[in-house]
Amino acid sequence: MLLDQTRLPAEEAEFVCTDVPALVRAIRTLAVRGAPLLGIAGAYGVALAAVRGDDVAESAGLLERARPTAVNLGYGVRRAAAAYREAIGKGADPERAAAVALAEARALHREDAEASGRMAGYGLALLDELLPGGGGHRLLTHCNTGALVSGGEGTAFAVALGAHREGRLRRLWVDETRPLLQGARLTAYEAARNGMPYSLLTDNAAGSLFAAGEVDAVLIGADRIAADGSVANKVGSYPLAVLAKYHHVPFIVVAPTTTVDLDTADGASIVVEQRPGAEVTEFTSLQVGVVGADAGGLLVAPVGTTAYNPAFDVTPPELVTAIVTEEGTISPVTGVGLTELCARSSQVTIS
Ligand SMILES: CSC[C@H]1O[C@H](OP(=O)(O)O)[C@H](O)[C@@H]1O
Repeated sequence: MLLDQTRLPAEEAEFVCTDVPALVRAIRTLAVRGAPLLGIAGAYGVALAAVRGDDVAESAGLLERARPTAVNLGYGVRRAAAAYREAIGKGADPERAAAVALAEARALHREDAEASGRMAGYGLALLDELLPGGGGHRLLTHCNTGALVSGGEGTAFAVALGAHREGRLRRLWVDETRPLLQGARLTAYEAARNGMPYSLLTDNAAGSLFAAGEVDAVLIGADRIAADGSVANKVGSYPLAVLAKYHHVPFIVVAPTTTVDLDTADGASIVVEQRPGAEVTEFTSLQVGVVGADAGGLLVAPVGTTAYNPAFDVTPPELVTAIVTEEGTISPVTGVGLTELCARSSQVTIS
């Protein structure tokens, strides 16, 4: 059972994926989205294929290719597929091997929930260090990084939620995050559900908030962190990093070690997903959660308008103040700390 995130916040619509092609469609349309959740869903997708008796290797390939940037997807898929192959190799029948793949998916789900709690703790400690003094923090976040993308309470959002619970959140500034409005539709939804003091802003209004001295720190998630500390995240993250640097505001990335990809050397090597221009030039089915089902196809620009629509951008390490993981926090200017953090991780290595 999955929650269709394209229908939020208008409705909490659940759906059942009965085969891998349906799950691939859900991932591609962002009904299921967010790096850690993509890894969890990918692992469950492999188990689904195994239970159905489908070709597990072929299904794993379809899932891995569903979206290219979030490294977690490939990790979750390969981890469950490796567990299945190992069980078969040890003589298990397909039914037993399917159960092993499902157990691996459940383990990843559980580990991500635990990682979310630990990241919140490390993130709050970092805010204490970087933002001394009382009065509460004014935190700006981009896209959506809460429970909707996680086995737990999320990544960057979980830090803001922790600050709120401790009475230390003065304001959560929520970027709407065009074109698919993950901030307006999903982060605002999660902040409201948690009773957090939040305000929505258009992405292009962020600069004036920094200029007014209204932002104490930026908290964002990540989809892939390269070995040099470059961070791929929702498009619009890089401009926030430049603004933060110019205004001497901490720019903090919060992500589990499953988002770190030491096999990708640097930001230039990260594949950035290019999405359909229609998501920019009109309201598509992916935004119905905010514009209503009958608005699909509502034009934002003249018919025939072409659009540039990268789903992510890449922030270089020199613009990142710190990367918070479940294994601790590093300043990636050196890039060295990531290898050490990943070495500490209980993350299963895939043979
Ligand atoms: C902490 S993972 C959430 C991450 O995923 C989002 O991308 P998408 O909505 O396209 O799946 C965005 O990059 C968030 O930072």
